[in-house]
Amino acid sequence: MVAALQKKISESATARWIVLALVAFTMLCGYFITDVMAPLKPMLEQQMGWSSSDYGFFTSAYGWFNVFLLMLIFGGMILDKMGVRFTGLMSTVIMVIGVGIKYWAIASDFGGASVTIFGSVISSQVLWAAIGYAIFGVGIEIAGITVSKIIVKWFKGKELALAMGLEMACARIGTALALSITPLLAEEFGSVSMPILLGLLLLCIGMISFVVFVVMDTKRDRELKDSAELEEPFRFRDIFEIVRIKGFWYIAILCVLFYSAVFPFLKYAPDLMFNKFGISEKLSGIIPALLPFGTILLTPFFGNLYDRRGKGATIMLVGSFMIVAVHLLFAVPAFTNWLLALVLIITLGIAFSLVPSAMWPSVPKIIPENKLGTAYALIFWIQNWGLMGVPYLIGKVLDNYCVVDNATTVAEEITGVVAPETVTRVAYDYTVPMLIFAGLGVLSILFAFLLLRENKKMGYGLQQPNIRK
Ligand SMILES: NCCCC[C@H](NC(=O)[C@@H](N)CCCCN)C(=O)O
Repeated sequence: MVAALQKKISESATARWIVLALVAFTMLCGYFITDVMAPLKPMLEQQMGWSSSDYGFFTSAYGWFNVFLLMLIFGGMILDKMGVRFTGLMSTVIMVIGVGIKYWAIASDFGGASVTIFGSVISSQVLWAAIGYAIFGVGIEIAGITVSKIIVKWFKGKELALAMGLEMACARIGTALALSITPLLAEEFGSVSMPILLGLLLLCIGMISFVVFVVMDTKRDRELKDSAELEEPFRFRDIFEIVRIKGFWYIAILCVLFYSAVFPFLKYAPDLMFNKFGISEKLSGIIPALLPFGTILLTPFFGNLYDRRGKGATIMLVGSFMIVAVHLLFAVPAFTNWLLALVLIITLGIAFSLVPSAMWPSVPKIIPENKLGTAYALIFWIQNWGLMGVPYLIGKVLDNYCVVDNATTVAEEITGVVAPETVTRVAYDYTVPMLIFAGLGVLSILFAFLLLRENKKMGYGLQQPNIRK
């Protein structure tokens, strides 16, 4: 291994897989923090006096600065101007600062202090935790586009989709770990803030991992100094050139539609399991949690398939069809067997491996490399609107159109047994929300078709393998 590294880092396969491991580990740490609070909702309510609205306010903070302050767009421009090393280090520092503020807010006693924002009273603790999370959101999203560009830089013409699939698989391990071990840690240490501190430590290790990458990447660039492989510098007018490309819009819109039918769905999936399939509240997260676990193996698998066989646009189309079928079956009121829910979540996991494994490695086939950072940033920015807006819309629809008169009625109808918690909470009919998710899927099919057609017209090579022989 050392001999391979000493030879020529730009030509060494070992070196590029080490680079992938280093940056994928940084992303694993970031995704762990992203989801670390999700399983702590009941503890935040019981121990810190948070309400569901407080939790919703905090969760939505992830996208605030990215969407409204255009931080993602600026991040993309910085990435193309300053390069992957500077931007990656900057984004990890931003993440550490954000998590530090969040940890401080959760671990501190604010003595019940509150502030009034736009007429709503918000506890100071919730506000500071949300500000920390919003700063972290800027860091992790900019890190996401940076890592995508790093993978393109090191793997172009080689195992690009497999590398991206493996990176996403590592990120999903972070999500899966957060969902599974966080409640255990919090209970073991008797503290809600403890898992966040662990995440902060993990992130510091992730930062060191990125520093090692910086050393390797500097060496590679020195080797390629006089070669044509070095990137052209970014110019501001590149942004206008990107938004003039039809293929860019098709893939960006497909991205926001498809991801809005998955991530926001997952936020409501445990509640769906409870209300429609009669699974108790305590166990309602188990079936949805299978989704990130499933994608850990399948995303690199489909990535590898795309690298060797091509058919990227077809893969995205198939994934979009599958998501429509899953959401439509979830919407049928008569289908209430938990085994069907299990099969549908597994199918959704396959769809959620298919589309990302082909989507992200397809972007460099449409956009030139020196504009990639900005292009990924624009796609993430458009996607963040959906990730913020769709959960809000579904919440409103549930409250206004889907409340079932009596909580016990639904549970009794489905299971014949009334679980103790059904008596104390509102029950929902999920038919309309599931039709909304299916509608997003139908629009995804449309844009996947448009992308396929545009690919034929423009010859992007989305149906060609990524590995050049
Ligand atoms: N190299 C691929 C990068 C994209 C991975 C993609 N991430 C996103 O789309 C993020 N903007 C949002 C992540 C939200 C996490 N809860 C992914 O599939 O994770």
